[in-house]
Amino acid sequence: MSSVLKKILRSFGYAFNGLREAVRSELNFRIHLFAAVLIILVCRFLGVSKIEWLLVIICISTVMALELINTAIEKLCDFVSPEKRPAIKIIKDLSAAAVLIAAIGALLIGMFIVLPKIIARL
Ligand SMILES: Nc1ncnc2c1ncn2[C@@H]1O[C@H](COP(=O)(O)OP(=O)(O)OP(=O)(O)O)[C@@H](O)[C@H]1O
Repeated sequence: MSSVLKKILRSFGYAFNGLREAVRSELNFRIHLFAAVLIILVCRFLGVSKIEWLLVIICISTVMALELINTAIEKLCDFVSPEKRPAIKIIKDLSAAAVLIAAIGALLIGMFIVLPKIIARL
């Protein structure tokens, strides 16, 4: 196996290790994962269009990726400064706000896609 391929596989290994760690130790990430599975099942049931699937995939991957970055920032903050500090509070709050914005966007898009289909079935 070429060294480039080995390097790529090793990088994937590190990334999957991060994913495993998030699933194992982060409740918020598990909640996002559960919500993602739920929305995928609902979308399958309602029969969403191709473009709607693309929007759902973008929303889920954006929220999950930001949640992972937020977790990494929190862990870095705790490592650098275990004691309470105003600057750390702002960094953590900003990082959490990024996830919140993405989650609100995902919720709105989800409602735009799902609600009309549910109403049409009533
Ligand atoms: N070292 C700190 N200094 C100042 N404020 C902090 C610090 N750590 C956490 N906070 C505040 O608490 C909020 C929640 O932080 P964080 O998500 O790290 O949870 P936690 O308080 O460490 O508890 P847990 O790890 O159980 O989630 C942050 O957004 C921030 O406002």
